[in-house]
Amino acid sequence: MDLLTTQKFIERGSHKGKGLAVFTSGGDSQGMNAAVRSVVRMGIYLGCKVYFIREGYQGMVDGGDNIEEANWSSVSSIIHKGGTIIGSARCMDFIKREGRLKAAFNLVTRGITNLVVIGGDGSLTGANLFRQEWSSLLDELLENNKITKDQREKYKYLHIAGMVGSIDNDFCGTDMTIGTDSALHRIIEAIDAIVSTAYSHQRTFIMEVMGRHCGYLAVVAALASEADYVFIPEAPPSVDWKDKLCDKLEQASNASEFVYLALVAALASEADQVFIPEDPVPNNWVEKLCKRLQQERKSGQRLNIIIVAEGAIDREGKPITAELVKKVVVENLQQDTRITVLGHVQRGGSPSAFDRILGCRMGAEAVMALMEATPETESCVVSLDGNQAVRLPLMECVRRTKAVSQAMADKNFDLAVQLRGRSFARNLETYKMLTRLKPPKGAFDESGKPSEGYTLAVMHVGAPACGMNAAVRSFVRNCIYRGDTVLGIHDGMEGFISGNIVKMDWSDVTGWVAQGGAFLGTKRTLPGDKKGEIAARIKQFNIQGLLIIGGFEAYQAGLELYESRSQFPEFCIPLVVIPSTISNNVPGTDFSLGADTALNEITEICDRIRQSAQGTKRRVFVIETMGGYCGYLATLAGLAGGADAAYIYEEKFSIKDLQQDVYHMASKMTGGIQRGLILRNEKANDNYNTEFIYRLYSEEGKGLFTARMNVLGHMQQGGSPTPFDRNMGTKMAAKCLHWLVENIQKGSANTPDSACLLGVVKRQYKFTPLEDLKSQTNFAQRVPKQQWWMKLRPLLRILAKHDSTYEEEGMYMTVEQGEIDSENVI
Ligand SMILES: Nc1ncnc2c1ncn2[C@@H]1O[C@H](COP(=O)(O)OP(=O)(O)OP(=O)(O)O)[C@@H](O)[C@H]1O
Ligand SMILES: O=P(O)(O)OC[C@H]1O[C@](O)(CO)[C@@H](O)[C@@H]1O
Ligand SMILES: [Mg+2]
Repeated sequence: MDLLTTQKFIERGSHKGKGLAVFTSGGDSQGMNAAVRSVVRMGIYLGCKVYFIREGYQGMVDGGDNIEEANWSSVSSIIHKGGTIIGSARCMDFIKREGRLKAAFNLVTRGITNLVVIGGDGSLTGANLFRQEWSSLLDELLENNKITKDQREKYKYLHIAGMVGSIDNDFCGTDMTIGTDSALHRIIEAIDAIVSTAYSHQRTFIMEVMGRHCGYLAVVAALASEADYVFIPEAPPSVDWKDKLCDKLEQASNASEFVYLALVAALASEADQVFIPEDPVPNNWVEKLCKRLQQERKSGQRLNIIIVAEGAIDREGKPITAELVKKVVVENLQQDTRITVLGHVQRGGSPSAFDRILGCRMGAEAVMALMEATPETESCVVSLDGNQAVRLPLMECVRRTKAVSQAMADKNFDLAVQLRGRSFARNLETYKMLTRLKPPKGAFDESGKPSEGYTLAVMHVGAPACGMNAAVRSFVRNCIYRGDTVLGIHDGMEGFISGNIVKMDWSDVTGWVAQGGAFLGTKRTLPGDKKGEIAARIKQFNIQGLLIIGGFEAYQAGLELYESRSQFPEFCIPLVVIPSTISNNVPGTDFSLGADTALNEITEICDRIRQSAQGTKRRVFVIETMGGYCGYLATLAGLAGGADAAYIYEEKFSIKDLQQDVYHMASKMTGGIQRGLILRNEKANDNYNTEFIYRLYSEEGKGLFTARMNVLGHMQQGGSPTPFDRNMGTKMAAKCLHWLVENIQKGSANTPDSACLLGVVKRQYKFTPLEDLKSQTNFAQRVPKQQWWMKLRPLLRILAKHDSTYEEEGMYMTVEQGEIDSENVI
């Protein structure tokens, strides 16, 4: 099937009179409010009568005041709040047919036949059953004279669109559920905080994370936190671990310095162990765990982090609890050990930018899916596949999700992991690869010398961005693990030219994953007329492959070296760029490293700025964001912050547009709205600058609202990298190394496909030749000619009550189609 979407534009009021209800069910999750807001506003935009059903299925069963019509302002000022303003519940009544019968009655009597359910695997399973039974429920209501024949006929079709709102990420068919990213934020914040106290006391910490029977949170948290070990339900260990433990401890103490390094090099994740349900650790897990912890302490590491998913089990199905792991560590290693159970903290707090945007996008798509449903259309789940909005058949997703539970009950853990989906499997695989105790066969000869042993170099070009350090760390450790020599080129091209090039060791990058900035140093300087000196350094240091991590300048620098290959044969080495800039303005990728952190920084600051006006009578904030000529940050922060407008260079605006927006703001203020948020990209327009817009709003708002201006500046670049940036940096660097080695083995690199940029393109990772990217680049403004996120701008306008035409995103897809090309899954 051609998975390309055909553009479809939807006008205001195009589905007048339809009844639509939204509810949240199961454990709450951050981002549910954004989804509810989007459903309500999109529904109203299309002309529907929109209802809230409060307290999940319980409200549907109980009816009464629980089902209430919503209006535009019922969802004002909620996008930044955790939880769900319409309440959620676990409802025993709905599990029984009797309860579902009452629910059907309450819907029919209000003319609701379109349902948006936001919940986890249980809620969607319930929705699927409800839809299957709908016809028989109506028959029973008719038989009991609860509804009329007319009602039976008029409401005979129930349409359901589901959105997965759960921190657990345990529903098949979706890469990310609403709330998972925020829960990861909470977990990573907690682990980062624990690290400093663990370091001070040389302690081992065992962190128990949520996720019920799913190990997703545990695995990704381990990848992003450098945890040493993870226990997940999906991968239990087997039973004979105690004997093997002692054997291995012996072996480890006899290991030579080199073998030790190689072994430790395998532990690229600073989480020492992760225990998850889907992939129980092998029988000898105790042995392996203790060996690893001991080795790390011997090498000077002052702390260990072990992550245990709450549902972790061993291969016999017995629970592996934090207490059990503590006992093992204390009895075998006598390490000072503490347990931290994160609990409901993980479900709390403000939603991350990603979850807010996901909620906005999926909410609008769910409404569209319902409006377009015919009697034959299957119920669907709207979700993100990579960066692509998709609609998947609900029934098939439920079937798959149940199959995971069955596979785990059958102790068929390989199948369980496979059924969890591509993203889960890829994360687990990466984690395992990074924490392997032994190098792969073939990497070393019998004497312990590396059998290949290439010399590879890594450097930055451009401004610092969060995630750069995680990428370097992953690259360094993967290289050492393979038996390669890895060189760090300091301070960009200037360091390259002057020979500031240093061999990097395993411990040089310890703790880097959690740190913002760029420890290697970075400069914007391009090779320019110093290519001769660079070529000489490549020769001097025998560099066989080069990784450049940076922004638009990194792409340009790579291109310059590539284009000078005929003049300098030294540049005929494989060269790869990882896009890394907060601006997200590099061609060949939907996302660059660091952009997610910056987006979260801006979103949080906007929340705080808005809060500062509490108690003040109506106020409008005009906020300037970075990004060069690229409007990504302004647009996405606008969507995440529920902004009224976002002015960017890519979408021209005139004084008339500004005027209209000011009047629009004034009318919203008259209608009861208290605060306005206007974002402006730093280079949106030379003349209509931030000061101008601020003055315009100040002048025109006189008597109605006041205005304030904030230029966010460099605080956008800083902070601690988000889980997304840490994870993406780690995975991309591992992929780049693999690509470099493959290309070195091909022989002399003189073709375009030996100088590439690794990007995230729609649903997958993709290496694109730098040469091919030239035609996609606007070099004058330093932005890609096509930018995927431009399609989100109409949604931003609609959610802010402006007139706009909605461009539909979603495409129908089967779960199988989502599984294709698992090699390059994000
Ligand atoms: N098999 C089912 N049949 C009918 N209703 C169900 C079924 N499973 C779950 N539900 C309904 O959905 C509600 C929520 O389910 P559950 O408690 O499993 O949470 P969830 O939606 O999986 O969310 P989370 O796992 O994030 O907490 C249940 O309380 C029940 O009302
Ligand atoms: O909030 P409750 O009812 O204590 O349930 C906790 C469960 O809910 C979740 O937070 C979400 O499903 C799980 O991770 C956890 O097992
Ligand atoms: Mg669940």
